[in-house]
Amino acid sequence: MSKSPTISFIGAGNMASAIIGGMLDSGYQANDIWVSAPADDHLQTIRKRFGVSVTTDNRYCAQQADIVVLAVKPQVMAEVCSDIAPVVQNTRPLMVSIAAGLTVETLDQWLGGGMPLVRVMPNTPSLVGKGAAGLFANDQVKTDQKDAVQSMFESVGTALWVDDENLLHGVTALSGSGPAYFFLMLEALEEAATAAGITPATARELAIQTMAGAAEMAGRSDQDPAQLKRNVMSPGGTTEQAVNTFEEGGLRDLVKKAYGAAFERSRVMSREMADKQ
Ligand SMILES: NC(=O)C1=CN([C@@H]2O[C@H](COP(=O)(O)OP(=O)(O)OC[C@H]3O[C@@H](n4cnc5c(N)ncnc54)[C@H](O)[C@@H]3O)[C@@H](O)[C@H]2O)C=CC1
Ligand SMILES: O=C(O)[C@@H]1CCC=N1
Repeated sequence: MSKSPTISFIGAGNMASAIIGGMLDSGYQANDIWVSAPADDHLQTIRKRFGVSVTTDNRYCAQQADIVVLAVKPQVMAEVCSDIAPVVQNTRPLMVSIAAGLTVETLDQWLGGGMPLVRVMPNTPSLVGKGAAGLFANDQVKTDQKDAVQSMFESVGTALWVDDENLLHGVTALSGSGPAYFFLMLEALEEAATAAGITPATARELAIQTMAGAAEMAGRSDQDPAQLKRNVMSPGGTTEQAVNTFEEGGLRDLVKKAYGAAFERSRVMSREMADKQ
């Protein structure tokens, strides 16, 4: 793919918006991007916000593309794929799915077989260029296509390949769902600080800056998170009290349990969807 590829998104929701917003910020051109969805407010919102081309016709959208990104909910994916199958079997773009729990084998069957397919598990911070995505390619994908999809997801954050598709369950439970875990932590910290008399606005600003600062520091430091944590814990001080409270309350087990629940849901979705047709 020497010229900049035309990229069509089928689906105009949270994740498509996050990826498109990040891509445009990093230099992709709006006139290389098409988006389709049913005639609803999502489509018009995305057109006004990003200046991309939109259509309610999935087949027409797919037909424009070198890369088709399937960005609909897993539950409607079978219908969407069988609708665009005759078009993509003819034009043979690279197909990219961002859906949780849908294997390349299932998607390929729905698309009529023999398609080059990349499965990506991205996350919503792509919108601010801080996404984290895991990628897996099937055997039909050529090196230049792999490079094109890697560039696309690197333009919105970190993009790492896995060589076993099953590992994407673990990526989904880590970075796909992960932003929600940290938003939950922000909510809880804000609630606690507000109850202690700090204004909600101040509590939010301090909590967000603390989370962003800790993440940045963990990324740059050669010390591991356990040591960085110890560096904050003065003996006999305040942090020790809080950290001990988290440990005694079983935070680690709870995190394992929550991670496991997301992981298992991804596996169940794969099995259910494989049985669908
Ligand atoms: N939200 C997230 O944090 C993440 C979502 N994903 C995956 O991304 C996919 C999309 O998720 P969201 O953007 O959150 O969902 P969403 O509900 O925000 O967006 C879905 C979009 O699909 C459109 N749509 C519905 N039926 C359609 C059809 N027949 N043809 C074309 N478009 C249709 C809707 O109008 C909407 O614009 C899912 O498969 C999900 O597993 C993956 C990683 C993270
Ligand atoms: O909750 C979900 O199923 C999707 C996949 C990862 C994040 N959101």
